Amino acid sequence: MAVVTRVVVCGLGGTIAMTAGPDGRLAPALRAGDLIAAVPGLAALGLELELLDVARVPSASLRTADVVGLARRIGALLAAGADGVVVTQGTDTLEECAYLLDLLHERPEPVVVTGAMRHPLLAGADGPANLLAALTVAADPGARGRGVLVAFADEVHAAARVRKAHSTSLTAFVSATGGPVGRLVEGRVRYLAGPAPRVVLPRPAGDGLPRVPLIVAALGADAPEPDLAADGLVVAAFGVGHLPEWWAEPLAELALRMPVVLASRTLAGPVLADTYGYAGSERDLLERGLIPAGFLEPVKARMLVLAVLAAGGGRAEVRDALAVAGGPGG
Ligand SMILES: NC(=O)C[C@H](N)C(=O)O
Repeated sequence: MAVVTRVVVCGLGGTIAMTAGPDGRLAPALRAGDLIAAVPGLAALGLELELLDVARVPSASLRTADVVGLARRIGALLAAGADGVVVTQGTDTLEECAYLLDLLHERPEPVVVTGAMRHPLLAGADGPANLLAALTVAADPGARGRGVLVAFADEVHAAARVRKAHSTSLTAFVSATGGPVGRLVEGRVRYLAGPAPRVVLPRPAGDGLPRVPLIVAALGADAPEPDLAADGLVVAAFGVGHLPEWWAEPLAELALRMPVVLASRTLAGPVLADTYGYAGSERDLLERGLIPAGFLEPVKARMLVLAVLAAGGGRAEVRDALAVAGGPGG
């Protein structure tokens, strides 16, 4: 008897789901069923599909609580027997959503996130091809145990590394560290790298999530005001982890109260610990208690801090998690 692969498609909205309303304005109103109906060649995959309309919003308006809620639903769907899940969403915050889902995904079944750069009314809309690619990956036994993946423009990326690197290109998604982990070639998935070490955390039970602001260093900028209501902080610093010298003391004071993570605003390469010693250098900041993000990009470090704190962890657990997630292969 042929084995049927059951894949659930969860629609969140985004450009892939855009359609024109009565006033002619585009809004992400298409349902998961509409997206599936637009995919040529789907029948050849022989999948049993379940369709879930989770939200129909631009991804800029998704909240972390929405993503945590989706992670809970995905856990339940997989526990109930689904073989894989595809999430369709807007691309603007796709890298953060995919990584938060990855941090909260403890099972081996594939979860694959995709979207589109050209909406369905344009010539050469990429949504159907991206969705077909995502379904192909979700049904592929080789995708098991790799955590959450992103399928886009016939490339497969690890959620921990992928980033939207262009505002309009069809190939907007890149993995600066390590490159894509796979490619779709003539409808099959070819993997270029094995599964990397991942951090997996318990799914938060309630809706009240920790507050973790992200601040980006800029030439001559004032030191950040201490935000006493925050639970943690991520700083996107210059280069390998440098900040204006007048930021060092205020951040050191904050680091006594909450995890303060030092990431790089270059979005590629690591935060290093050992080069220079001047006030505001990475070495100085780490000696003052900031925690290095390694290769993990600022927006993803923020998701990690949020998930660690939501799981009841503190500075030590953030440090331990970043030692794994911030590694070159992590
Ligand atoms: N390409 C996109 O999906 C952008 C879109 N506006 C979003 O929801 O993120």
